[in-house]
Formats: sequence, C-alpha cells, structure tokens
Amino acid sequence: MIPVDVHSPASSPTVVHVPLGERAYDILIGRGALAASTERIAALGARSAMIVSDGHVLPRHGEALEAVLAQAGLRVATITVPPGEGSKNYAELERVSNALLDAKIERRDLVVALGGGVVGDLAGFAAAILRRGVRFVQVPTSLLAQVDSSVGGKTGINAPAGKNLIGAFHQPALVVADTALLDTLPERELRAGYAEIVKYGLIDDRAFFEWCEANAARVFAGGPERDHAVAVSCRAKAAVVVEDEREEGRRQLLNLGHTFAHALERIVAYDGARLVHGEAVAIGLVLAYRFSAQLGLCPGQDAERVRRHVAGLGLPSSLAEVPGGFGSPEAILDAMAQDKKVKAGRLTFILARGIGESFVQDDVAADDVLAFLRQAAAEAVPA
Ligand SMILES: NC(=O)c1ccc[n+]([C@@H]2O[C@H](COP(=O)([O-])OP(=O)(O)OC[C@H]3O[C@@H](n4cnc5c(N)ncnc54)[C@H](O)[C@@H]3O)[C@@H](O)[C@H]2O)c1
Ligand SMILES: O=C(O)C(=O)C[C@@H](O)[C@H](O)[C@H](O)COP(=O)(O)O
Ligand SMILES: [Zn+2]
Repeated sequence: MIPVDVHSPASSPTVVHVPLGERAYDILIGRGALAASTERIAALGARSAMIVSDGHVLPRHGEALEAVLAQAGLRVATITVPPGEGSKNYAELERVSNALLDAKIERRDLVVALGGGVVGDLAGFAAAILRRGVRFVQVPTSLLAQVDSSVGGKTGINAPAGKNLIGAFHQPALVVADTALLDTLPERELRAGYAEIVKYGLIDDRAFFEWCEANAARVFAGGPERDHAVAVSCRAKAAVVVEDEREEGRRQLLNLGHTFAHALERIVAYDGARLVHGEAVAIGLVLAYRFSAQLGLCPGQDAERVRRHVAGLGLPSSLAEVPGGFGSPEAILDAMAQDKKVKAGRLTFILARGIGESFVQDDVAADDVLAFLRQAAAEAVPA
C-alpha cells in the first residue's frame, strides 16, 4: 500500500493519507492548514487536549492552536518545555507526564505537540507511555518536523549513551503541517531542516535531488516550492513507513547519514548551540556518500556533488565544521556502537551506489569506518 493524496478544492490543504490499518492517519499540508483542521480535530471525538510546546513556539502560535481546539469543542491545557535538544531527557518527560496526569488526560483525549521535532518526539513519547497509550496530534512548526519527525511514529528521548535510545513507536492520530507557521522559524533552523528534505532525493529519488539543486533557494524563501518540498517529503516518508512501520528493513534507509549524525550529536552532548540535528544530518549525508565512494561503491563525482550542494547552502559538510571539535575518530566510532541499526555487535550503514541509489549494508567492518574517519578528520574545511 502506498500513501494516497486526497484531491481537494484549490486553497484547501493537501492531504496525504498514511494507510496503516487501525493506525491510519492523514497529514494536512499547506498555508492555513491549522485553521482548516477544526472539523478533523472535532471528528477525533476527544473531550480534552493538552498542548505540549516550547518557549519559542507557544508565544508565536499557541493562541491560533488554542482557538482551533476550543472551536473543536475541547477543553485545553498547556505545558511548555525549554526550547532545544536538551529537553529530550528524563526530567522533561517526567514533568510533561505529570502535567498530563494532573490535567486528567484520558486515553481518548489528545496530546497535541506544537513545535519542532524535540517537542514532537518528547510529547509523542509521553503520549505513548501515559496510561499505556494516549492519542496524539502533531502540529509541527519547524521545517524539519514538517518534512520528517511528525510523520512515522518514532517518539523518544535521548540518553547520555546516545540519541533517541529511550522511545517507542506511537503513530499520531493526525498531522497538521501548516507551512505558514514556518514564517517565524529562524534561518539557521530552516537550513537545518532542509537536510532532511534533500535526504529523500539521496535515498531513492535522483529527480527530486536535481529538483532540490535547482530550487533550494526558493524552498528557503517560502512560497509554492516550500509547500511542494514538504508534500514530496511527507509522501516519500509515508511510503516507507507504510511498508516497514517498525524499521525491520526498508525504513532503515530513512537513517541515511544518521549513523554519523547521531554520533556527533552525542559528542557535542546534544548542545544545539554547537550542532542541531539537521546540521549533523547534513554532515552525515556528505560523509555517507564519501564513505561509499571510499569503499568503491559510489562514483567520487556523486559524493562531491552532494558535498557541493550541502556546503553551497551554508550547511556544515565536514567533521572540521563541528563547532568546538568532534572529539576523535575513535570517539565517533565508540558512539556509533549505540546505533539502533547495530546487529550482533556489527555496524549497519546506509550506503549509496550513486545519487538516489542508497541501500542498507549490514556488517560494515569497524576498521573500514575508522580508516575513513581518520582520513575525514585529517582534512581541512573544504573550499
Ligand atoms: N521522530 C522522528 O522521526 C524524527 C525525525 C527527524 C528528527 N527527529 C528529531 O527532531 C529533533 C530536531 O527537530 P527540530 O529541528 O525541529 O528541532 P527543535 O524542535 O529544537 O526546533 C528547532 C528550534 O526552532 C524553534 N522553533 C520551532 N518552530 C518554530 C517556529 N515556527 N517559529 C520560531 N521558532 C521555532 C524551536 O523552539 C527550537 O529552538 C531532534 O531531536 C531529532 O532527533 C525525529
Ligand atoms: O523515521 C525514521 O525512521 C528516521 O530514521 C528519520 C530520521 O530522520 C530521524 O532522525 C529519526 O529520529 C532517527 O531515528 P533513530 O531510530 O535512528 O533514532
Ligand atoms: Zn533525522
């Protein structure tokens, strides 16, 4: 089964349906999607909702969401967490869970995540474990969250040992990706989110990568290209999730670049002032292609083309660009041992035979990884 676009009259949101049986849901995409979602939310039949947001997003978009929820007939409570990756931890999970219990949120009520991927992952995980599973709605407000984290049901928090190591699969009941909410997103976060867009081209859609090369500036500027990129990304992600919801096979492709990225995020101790997730992914995508080229799997020109595109947009593309340093090749390899794709102690990487031709490679030799990391570490920042 593949996700289905439901055609609607002009100016209505684009609807991508995610056909996951009893866990099926819709993604509403476009400017004004939030205001247009009242009936959909009312149809979920909840009595109460608790908005989980952060201190940057709530003051900008909280009122609009509260109005929609109230119009849908829901009683509304709110909790905020500090902005940034540091909130994906046990302490915030406990605080959010207790707030949900204090508000007497029941299984059929709604946890509504209003924010970027941090809020979505944290609130989604709280919903997954509260009363052994409460419904939740994603209202993603960062580009990254609209194109990736709000779809697919991966929820969780970080552990000192590694990224997203404590979590659960818990699908949302609805995703409302109102692209107008991105108008307040800082430029750095917009760029970081773009890394997860171009990832879909690199995974299996060369034509979309070429579209990205031609249109990245317009995606940053807003307008129809941005909405198009969000819709293409959601469709691409939904197609993979529908095929392999719990990441036993093909879904691992969505992890392209992430074995490197998550290791770097642990090394910077989830300090977004140094590196945010999308920036780590940008470096990881370039390294995954360069590693593939070093192993003789991928033409060097393709790896260079990926690097040029990423670097040309002002995203970091090398280890040397990790602010404050990346530790050492050995530290990166050590962090990779906690990757969730590890099987029987052996590393799995997403590698590529070319642009749009990625594949899952189990049993990658640690010596090959270390040799590559040593070479990548020795290089200066590329021109
Ligand atoms: N579950 C998944 O499938 C999945 C996929 C990709 C990434 N992730 C996770 O997502 C997280 C990264 O998400 P992110 O990049 O959205 O980070 P984020 O949630 O920290 O948001 C980035 C920053 O932008 C601010 N912000 C968000 N929306 C805004 C808006 N409209 N206006 C003004 N400020 C706004 C936030 O307050 C924050 O400071 C990471 O933890 C990553 O692991 C999860
Ligand atoms: O949805 C997925 O599957 C992904 O891998 C998407 C990634 O962009 C995302 O960063 C995800 O959270 C990584 O998952 P993890 O299982 O490697 O923690
Ligand atoms: Zn990611």
